[in-house]
Amino acid sequence: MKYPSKEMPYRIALAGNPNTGKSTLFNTLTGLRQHTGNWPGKTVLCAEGEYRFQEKNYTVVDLPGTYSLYSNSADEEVARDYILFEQPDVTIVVLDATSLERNLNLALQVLEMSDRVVICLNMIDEAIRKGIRIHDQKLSSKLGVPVVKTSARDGKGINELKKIVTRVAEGRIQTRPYRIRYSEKIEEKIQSIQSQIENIFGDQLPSRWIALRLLDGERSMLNALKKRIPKEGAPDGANLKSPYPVEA
Ligand SMILES: Nc1nc2c(ncn2[C@@H]2O[C@H](COP(=O)(O)OP(=O)(O)OP(=O)(O)O)[C@@H](O)[C@H]2O)c(=O)[nH]1
Ligand SMILES: [Mg+2]
Repeated sequence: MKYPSKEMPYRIALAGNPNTGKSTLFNTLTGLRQHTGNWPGKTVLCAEGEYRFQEKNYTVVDLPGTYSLYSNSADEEVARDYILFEQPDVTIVVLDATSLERNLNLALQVLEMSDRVVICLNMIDEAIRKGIRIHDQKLSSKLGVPVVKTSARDGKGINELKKIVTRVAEGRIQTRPYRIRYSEKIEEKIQSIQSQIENIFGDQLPSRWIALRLLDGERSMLNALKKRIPKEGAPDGANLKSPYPVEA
């Protein structure tokens, strides 16, 4: 698609558990034909497409479906690295409205990683059919980000989703993402690692999320960071260490 104006498009990422309708939503938004089907793990690479809405351009990235962003697999690392290092203007977390409890786990992780998040309660048609009622406003105020109900397969709620995404991208909706608070002892550790990360990377990266991953001994997180240490102004960079020994 050629952009009629010279302005940069907003970058939107679609994250979520496998089989929640991310690629269906991607196709609905962009008019492309990403592979969809009723089994998990179809999307393995990030597909990219575009749409235009209210005079603005958007690039959409369809991330692989994952249950977490803890880099247990290549898929999780792809999704994690995109949200963490590419820093999309908005991350849409696509949830299966019929299995919220399981799906919210990933949503909480994305909320730790970014301020600009929109929750998309997809498959709302299925939820209604099963008699599941979701108080979207209550969920929104608990999570601190907008919640939109959609049925991507038949295009319901898509316009509303686009409107909300626009407002978050433009900073017209101020979010207050829910962040889990840990015990005093752990919070102190988080603080101390956070300040080391900020010394090296400034405010470029979500230091709290990274501190939590390092506290968990996540070697892949450490390696991903080491690769991105800025050459100048980071004398301590090479000494970036996990606070605990990590298994090889
Ligand atoms: N009932 C209903 N089915 C949907 C909806 N959105 C998607 N689906 C169906 O759900 C199945 C999974 O959709 P996909 O778009 O492939 O899901 P995905 O999240 O991209 O899956 P992975 O790439 O494997 O992570 C397909 O059979 C879709 O037709 C919806 O809103 N309602
Ligand atoms: Mg997919």
